Amino acid sequence: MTDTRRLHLNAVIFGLGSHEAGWRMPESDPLASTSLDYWIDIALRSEAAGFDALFLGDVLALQQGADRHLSDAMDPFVILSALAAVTSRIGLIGTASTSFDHPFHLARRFASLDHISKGRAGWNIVTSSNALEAQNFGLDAMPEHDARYRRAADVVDAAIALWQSWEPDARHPDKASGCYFDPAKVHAVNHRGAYGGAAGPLNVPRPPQGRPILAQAGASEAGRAFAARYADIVFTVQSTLSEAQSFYRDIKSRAADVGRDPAKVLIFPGIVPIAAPSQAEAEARLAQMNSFAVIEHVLAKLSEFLGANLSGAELDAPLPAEVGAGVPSQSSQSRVAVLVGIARRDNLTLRQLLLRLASGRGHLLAVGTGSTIADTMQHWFEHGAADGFNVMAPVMPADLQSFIDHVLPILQQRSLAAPSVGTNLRQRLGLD
Ligand SMILES: Cc1cc2nc3c(=O)[nH]c(=O)nc-3n(C[C@H](O)[C@H](O)[C@H](O)COP(=O)(O)O)c2cc1C
Repeated sequence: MTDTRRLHLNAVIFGLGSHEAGWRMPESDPLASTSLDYWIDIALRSEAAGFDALFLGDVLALQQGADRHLSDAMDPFVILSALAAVTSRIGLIGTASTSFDHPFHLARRFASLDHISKGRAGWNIVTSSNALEAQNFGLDAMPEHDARYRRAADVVDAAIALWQSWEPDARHPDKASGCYFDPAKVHAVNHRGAYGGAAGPLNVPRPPQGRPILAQAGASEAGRAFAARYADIVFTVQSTLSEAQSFYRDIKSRAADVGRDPAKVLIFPGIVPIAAPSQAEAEARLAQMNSFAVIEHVLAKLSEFLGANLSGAELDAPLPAEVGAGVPSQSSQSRVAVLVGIARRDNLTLRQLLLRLASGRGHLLAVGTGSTIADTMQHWFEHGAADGFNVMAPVMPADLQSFIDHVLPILQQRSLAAPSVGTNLRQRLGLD
């Protein structure tokens, strides 16, 4: 059977890129992330290249060791609203946490972004996992892992009800009679969930997409159940084909189990591309980035991720055997499994694992020429591991541009990445 699917691509942006030390590269402007020009430049490059969407991550705290690592982050809504004004086609997906915001605020902001962008908004739904975030909202620690997901379901149910509170044709302003909308087509919501309520209706008319695109990245049991129920696109950290295939199958079958069409739940593994005219040049670029990583800082981050104190561990020996045996239940369960899995599978020393974390946070690291990277993407796409990729350039904008120059033309030649069609993001992703 001919595969008529199109490989979808999002450009993911965390700060100046996904490499921990990217801000120290000779070409980087370490202060760029608070400059609107930086965001506009990336948005215009991505849109011109044909990416489906920009995806902005977000964490609601200055992270541990922030004096050694760029972790400041402006509000994605503000950035995406500004980008809506200078772009016309690319999707605008922003991260917002269900743990610290009211569903009315969330529904209203995403509906507003969807209107001003003419149907290009997406919400990366996160539950947050970092105690520093909890402390910024008056809590001592994050609520328990599965309770966060229960709250997320409640918040998203309320947001969906609020988006639907206006029927699509409710507004028929009649200047002659003075009737602005048909009151029979704007409804109360009366959402009364365990975690909060909203009477409704929303004070923003039905968003152009009906419902902004919902993205999600949890991979624990609770996270997968949530994704199967709500997500249009699922971001995932996968570093091997077989694990990616098993995740893909699992989410698609869970979607079918809850009565959804599995083809309408798109799976996007993250890929960290370092593309160059030759393999040697790509590897040299990775080595250069890694040479800027501050090992003690990355060690502290890994300890935090794994819930294990690694400060005294031997850097040039394998990861201590006991690490990862008992996955800390309150943190990002999937990330722990991925990182420990990479270390054990590739027989990495602790130092090598630290550099893997610094360079790609455990995502698929693709270092090579345009054709070798395109081969990997095509293989994953055609072998049940991916419907698209979250392209996480390690250093912005240089590695995004290298991906555009070296990898994209090959994907296009192979008819894998073609310009998307449709009037809004949902249609362009084939989800309508
Ligand atoms: C590609 C990707 C991007 C993510 N971006 C964010 C983010 O921007 N902010 C955030 O708080 N969490 C982010 N997460 C974390 C997830 O939202 C989720 O909390 C995490 O994967 C743990 O879920 P789990 O415990 O169900 O595995 C991201 C995860 C992945 C895989």
